[in-house]
Amino acid sequence: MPIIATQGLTMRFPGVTALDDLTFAVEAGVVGLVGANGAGKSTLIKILLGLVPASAGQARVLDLDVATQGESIRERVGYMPEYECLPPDVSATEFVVHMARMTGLPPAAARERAADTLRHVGLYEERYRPMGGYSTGMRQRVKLAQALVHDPQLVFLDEPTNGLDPAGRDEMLDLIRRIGAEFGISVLVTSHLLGELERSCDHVVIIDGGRLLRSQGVAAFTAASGVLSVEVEDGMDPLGHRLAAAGLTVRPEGRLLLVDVAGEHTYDLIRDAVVDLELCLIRMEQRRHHIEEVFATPQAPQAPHPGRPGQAVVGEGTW
Ligand SMILES: Nc1ncnc2c1ncn2[C@@H]1O[C@H](COP(=O)(O)OP(=O)(O)OP(=O)(O)O)[C@@H](O)[C@H]1O
Repeated sequence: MPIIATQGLTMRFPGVTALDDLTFAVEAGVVGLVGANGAGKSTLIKILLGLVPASAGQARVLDLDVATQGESIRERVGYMPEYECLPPDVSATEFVVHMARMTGLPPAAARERAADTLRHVGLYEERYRPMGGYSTGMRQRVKLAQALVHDPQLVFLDEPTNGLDPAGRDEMLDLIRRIGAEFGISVLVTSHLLGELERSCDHVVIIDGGRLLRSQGVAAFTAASGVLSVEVEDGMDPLGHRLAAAGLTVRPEGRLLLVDVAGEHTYDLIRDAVVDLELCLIRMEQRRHHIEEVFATPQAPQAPHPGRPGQAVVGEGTW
């Protein structure tokens, strides 16, 4: 059963169509919803929570109808909003306990759940301090904790990495992965950065101007590219010449040699050349595509591409 399914979902505001005939279905797991600012992500989340009615079309969340069963959906789904909503003079514990009480938990259970959840998001030590003194990363974690405190089946996380520095982003993405893998809670996480969802999501839904661009498993985006990257300690040039002489297509990229895989024998040719030239092999690995390439090459996303978009392929020449 899909956790989320929409059919022809459309949302019109005066002068703007925020969602345009959107149809997709996703299974349980960690799902990324990606689109530029204004693509319609927050509008979709509000409709899926049953908070605002769509102009046309249908949607089901956990097999419940958003138009008529919004309350049941909100009992089972946690929501981390995009914008700051935390009272500065209240501690994380007080706030998360309060949110747990609002979901109907009795006081003792609410305190216990709040403590557990704050520990899971990494905020145990600081939980009694007023939130006004928290960093952006800590405030994002409190917002995440309040979304998880009633033990939902599914959480909607709206731009959880917004405002975080690179280390904070990495920590938040790891936490999102753990929510899915360790706690068994499905996740719909939005971002305007396609690349950052690659490592934390099982599936991504890409929207643009309220229309569906793609809905696909991440593994399909990041399929092997048919290119091997080879690194040796010294002797990149002789190895390149040797492999080219053996009929392989080889090009340099920084300290790496990129070799097109022409069949199983490609691996043998590289191994034998490394041994014959008495080189020290540091690594030899299959290159994978990155999901950003969907936007870099929208018409031909499957085409092999040796480098990441925006990352120059050094030395286009071959031997
Ligand atoms: N209540 C509203 N009234 C009028 N227009 C709205 C309303 N809510 C959203 N919009 C418009 O709908 C479009 C989609 O907005 P939405 O907030 O869903 O995008 P988003 O992908 O979440 O972007 P962001 O991350 O910047 O919030 C935008 O053009 C926005 O201006």
